Amino acid sequence: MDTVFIEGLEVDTLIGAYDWERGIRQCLHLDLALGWDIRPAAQDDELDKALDYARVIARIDGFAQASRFELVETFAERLAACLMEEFGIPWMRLRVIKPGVNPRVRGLGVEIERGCR
Ligand SMILES: Nc1nc2c(c(=O)[nH]1)N=C([C@H](O)[C@@H](O)CO)CN2
Repeated sequence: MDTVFIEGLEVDTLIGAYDWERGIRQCLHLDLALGWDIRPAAQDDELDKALDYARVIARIDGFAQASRFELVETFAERLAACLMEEFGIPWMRLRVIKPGVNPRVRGLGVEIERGCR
């Protein structure tokens, strides 16, 4: 299966399990690999047949704007379900990184893989 990928996307959202996090917005970094057969789009050189990464990013921004989860796990799970359903993506891998949480690490987070390749 081919993939369309988006690396290092920064999104702004309300996320966190602690009281002090419920009143601020924080940045998450996302890496996505989205399963897609790119051959029809490549054959006809036609955006309508491609998984349009600009539309995917716009949807992710809308999702992050509206979400208020405590855990990065929940953010990852719900975002993956949303993208797979709305864009007809059969398989995807999503890494959600919360930077700056601990000065001794660059980032913490989760990586999930959903669907069938
Ligand atoms: N597995 C997780 N552990 C923790 C999370 C999380 O989302 N998943 N979140 C926190 C806090 O919100 C922390 O990031 C605040 O700095 C702690 N552990």
